[in-house]
Amino acid sequence: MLQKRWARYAAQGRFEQFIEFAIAVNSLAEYFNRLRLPGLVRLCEGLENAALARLGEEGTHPVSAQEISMLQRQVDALAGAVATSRNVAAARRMPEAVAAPADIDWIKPRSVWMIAAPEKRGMAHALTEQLQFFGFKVSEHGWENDHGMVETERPLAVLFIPASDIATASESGRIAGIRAACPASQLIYLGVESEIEPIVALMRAGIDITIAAEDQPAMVLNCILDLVQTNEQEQYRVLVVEDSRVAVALIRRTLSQHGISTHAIHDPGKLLDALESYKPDLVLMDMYMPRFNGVEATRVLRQMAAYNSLPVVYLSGESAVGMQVEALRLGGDQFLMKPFNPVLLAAVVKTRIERFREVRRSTRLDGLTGLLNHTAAKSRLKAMVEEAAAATAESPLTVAMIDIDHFKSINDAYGHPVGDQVIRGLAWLLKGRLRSVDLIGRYGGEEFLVALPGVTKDKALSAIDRIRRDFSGLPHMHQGGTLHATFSAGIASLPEVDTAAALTEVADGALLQAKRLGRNRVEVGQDGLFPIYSVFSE
Ligand SMILES: Nc1nc2c(ncn2[C@@H]2O[C@H](COP(=O)(O)OP(=O)(O)OP(=O)(O)O)[C@@H](O)[C@H]2O)c(=O)[nH]1
Repeated sequence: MLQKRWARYAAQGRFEQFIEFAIAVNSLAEYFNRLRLPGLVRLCEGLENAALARLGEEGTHPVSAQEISMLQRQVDALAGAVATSRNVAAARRMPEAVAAPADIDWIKPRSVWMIAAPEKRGMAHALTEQLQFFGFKVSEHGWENDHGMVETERPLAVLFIPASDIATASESGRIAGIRAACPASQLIYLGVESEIEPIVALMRAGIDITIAAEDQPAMVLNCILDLVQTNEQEQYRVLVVEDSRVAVALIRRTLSQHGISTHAIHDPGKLLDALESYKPDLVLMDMYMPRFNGVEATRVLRQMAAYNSLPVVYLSGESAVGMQVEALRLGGDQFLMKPFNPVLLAAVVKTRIERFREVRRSTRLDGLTGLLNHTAAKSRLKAMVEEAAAATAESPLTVAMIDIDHFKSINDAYGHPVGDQVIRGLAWLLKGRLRSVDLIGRYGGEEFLVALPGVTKDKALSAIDRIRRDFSGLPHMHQGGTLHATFSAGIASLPEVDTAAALTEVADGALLQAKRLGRNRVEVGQDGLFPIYSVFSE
């Protein structure tokens, strides 16, 4: 798709074709971002910046022959990087090197290269053991050049473990060589000081993530497990408040080209109803409308708790700077002039929404594990129960409450940081073993809530029991070696238990029963049977 759009522009040189090309580069960058392929994102962004710098306006196209050949080189470099990074099996199905995002069937490798200094071999082995436990194929290498490596399949991630905190010139050269050979892999550097200069130098060499000495090795596992989860996102939603039907049509067309969903209202009096029913991530607000203007409507939103941080972008022909400043002071986030530049409009909308979602996300996630926190997990479970109830065919849903055994003694014997690592280990094991549609939340200190839509009680029992067995074999590192922990779990299912509150209560009762029966086991609860056990205590 991208190559086709570029070829069309290179042959005919029309401004709209250049915009289409810039949009295709941007959506490819987003696609790689969702797949967490940072090297490819960087190449796309380089090409996108080069394209935007030459966007200009209608009269400046076609751009010069020199600029065309410069862009052509970047398009070719991107196509080459995509071709070398793609899984071989997928490549056979895909004749075109840079295809439309929807056509790319990307199969992520699960291999990791570990490049460790000889004095850090001990740490490298311990990390290898943990990564292998989570199903990764790890190959250990030294810092010296190893030409055989690039012949093998490109890895998901490369871990660099240097002898000291500061990278030498030859180490930087080695990093740059691997960056060039593996554009889609995540390059992680362990053991850097938390100072900006060495981190900038490593990033220039091609490192994506640096991990401070005191954070490893727990963070390494976290980074790599996050990589295999694709970042599936809900479509962005924009509410357009605009009385001109022509302007609405133009805005909707531009945003839909970027995969953004829109809903338009022509009367600002309907704003609150539209916000309630459509739940947008951003409002595009016209300044002048009948009855009251956009600034007044925004002021109303800003004094309502539910909408006080919702991004509002004004779109108006108002060119007086004083008026624009006043509009921003009264609650707007940004001001765009009409007629709008479609590339700028889409970029503003997307970046505002990304930040808004990031902030919203951070209030819903637990800091230690990255899982949903108690409140978010409860509300997600409620929504899942409602979805299951609304489904036409009867749809099962099983809930599990999981609690680490004798956790207090782990803390007492090895200290809180090791206890934290055990909690994270279980979180990652759950993330690695369950599906992306499943709910995994940290319900309390060492207690987790899991909900498996479409899964019957029996199937859930065997899945959770398998995770229980795996968890008991997971080594957790501490100063003097490794320790093993276990968990107990209780499960309850729809339709026997029919509300979110009852599901957690019954699963909790079954969990208590599992603890009473000796721990390191999974028990099934039934409505009306297990709450009785909640009166027992050890
Ligand atoms: N390290 C660490 N400890 C925590 C965290 N949250 C809670 N805890 C500790 O977890 C322990 C939970 O202990 P208890 O509820 O008594 O139960 P237990 O020792 O796990 O025993 P059983 O559940 O009966 O098997 C308490 O000592 C809490 O201080 C956390 O985020 N990190």
